[in-house]
Amino acid sequence: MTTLTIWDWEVEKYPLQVGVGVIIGGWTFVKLVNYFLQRSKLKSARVRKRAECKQAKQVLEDQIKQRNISKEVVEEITNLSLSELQSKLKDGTLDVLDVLHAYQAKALECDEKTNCIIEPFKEAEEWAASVKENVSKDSPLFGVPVSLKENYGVEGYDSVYGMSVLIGKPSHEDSVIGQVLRSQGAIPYVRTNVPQTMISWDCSNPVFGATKNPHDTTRTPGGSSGGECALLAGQGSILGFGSDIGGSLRIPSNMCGTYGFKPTVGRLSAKGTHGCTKGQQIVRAAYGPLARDVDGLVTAMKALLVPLMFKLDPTVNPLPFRTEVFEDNRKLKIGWYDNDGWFTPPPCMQRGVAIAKAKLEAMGHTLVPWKPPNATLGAELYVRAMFSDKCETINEMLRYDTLDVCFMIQYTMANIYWPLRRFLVFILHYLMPSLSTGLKAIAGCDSAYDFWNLAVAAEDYRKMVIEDWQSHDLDAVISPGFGCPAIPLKTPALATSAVSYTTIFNVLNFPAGSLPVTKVNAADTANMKDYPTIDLAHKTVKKGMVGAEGLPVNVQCITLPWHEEQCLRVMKDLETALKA
Ligand SMILES: CCCCCC/C=C\CCCCCCCC(=O)NCCO
Repeated sequence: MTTLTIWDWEVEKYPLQVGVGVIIGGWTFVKLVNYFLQRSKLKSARVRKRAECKQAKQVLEDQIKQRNISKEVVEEITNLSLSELQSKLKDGTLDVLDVLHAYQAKALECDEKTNCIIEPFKEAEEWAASVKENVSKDSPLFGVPVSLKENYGVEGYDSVYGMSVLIGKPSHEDSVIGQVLRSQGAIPYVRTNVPQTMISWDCSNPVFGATKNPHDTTRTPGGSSGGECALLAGQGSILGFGSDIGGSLRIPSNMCGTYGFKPTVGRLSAKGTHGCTKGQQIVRAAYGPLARDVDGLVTAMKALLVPLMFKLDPTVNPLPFRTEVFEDNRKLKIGWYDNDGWFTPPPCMQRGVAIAKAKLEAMGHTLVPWKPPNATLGAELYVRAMFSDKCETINEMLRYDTLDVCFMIQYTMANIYWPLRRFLVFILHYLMPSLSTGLKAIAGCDSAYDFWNLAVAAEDYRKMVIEDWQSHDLDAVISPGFGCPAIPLKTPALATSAVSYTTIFNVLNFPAGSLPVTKVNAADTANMKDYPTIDLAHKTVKKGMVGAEGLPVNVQCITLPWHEEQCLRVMKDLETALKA
């Protein structure tokens, strides 16, 4: 009888070791094969999806060529403001189909420059014809083309948000916002790009690539509604819709110089939208409009706050748009701050607030210094809530996927092995305190008990800030639009702490809007020499400010929950004063 040997082992002598070895080896082999098979399946899905979307754009491009619509007409139509467009559609000076065709052409032109569109809606022509036939010309959005962020469910279309595992899983119904928009005469015509997971303020993913800023294509358009804002800034959309759980309506508005509005959660419906944090109920996503002026935001809010939305989604607050509050001209007491004490914004952002303050004062409002107390706690609560599941939901979805650079830092920080995390938290506490706080918070919750305590802490924080706000008798607050203007592509993940300017109003669930007030100038960049470089985020912003002249700078206007109309009124006052 021959002896079976593995290397120089006689197998019969060590049956247990060999058995265990075979099992472990076999299991590892099966796991490895499965891993590579799954990865290659996802890679093929990405290639297929990209090709499908490219093909859909090509089909539209060919149709546009056949239509022979002149460049001048496209420019003439897409340069109209929303109110001008509405009146020309209403009085019949412009035809619904011509407007749609002009926006389709302009959108493809923007896409060429910034990669902001995922795909056009093939049904847009059909929807336009149905609007002409069935919707009254008096409807607020009669014939207005609208763009939708990719996470708005549309029957028959996938919402992928950069996660390959979601390819080929189309929505079975339209989002409620989409349904109400169409009932009001709007025509969805394109869907726009987002960052992988949408928990990032950059805008790239392994499925559709990176969207670029139209003001400087080497820079980020912001995220996560980055595709929307790049399209709006390039005049390829007149009205868009996005979502915001940490600033995604306001951050890209700040980077692209557009207008965004985040209502209180529950003022507009979330039904039929998608995202990977749906199970996390401490900080919830708000859905809202993006536009090229304040009137655009107001028109959208008015068009959506109607009985049909309250019927399709009875979970929203059935509060129609209060025009009397928006049009009220009582002088207001407005708080202002230009540094939240957690992240120092560069001088251009502080100058933006100073301009807004001076303009509002000149209109007769009273401006007083005020900032949300304990912004560090606000930032900590935000990160803990967002990663309270220890990143498991996202880990599961990304298991076999390619990780995009925009989410790499968050992913790595969330998945650090706990002894190393404890060690780093301890060391960084003395070297880079904000990074230490972030690293501790991103570990999430250890138990349901821990999660309940987090919910209580968030509630207490809201109570404390509201009491402080009320003790100052404030009607509204203005702040920097974000922690910095647009910085180079792929660098936002290194400067995540800059999100404290927007995330705090998600933790607080206050309505907040963003509007452009100025542009970075040479003095702003020269003043960067004294900018602190205390940690990676500040260093990244300092480096990113080189060559930033000409980029948009926004401010935020904020009010207490359910005071959307008052927030929009302050935005409108500021816009009027800036344009005067
Ligand atoms: C030192 C600080 C560590 C921070 C760790 C990073 C944690 C979170 C980054 C969040 C970025 C949020 C961007 C906006 C997300 C958003 O609003 N998405 C919309 C989804 O519908």
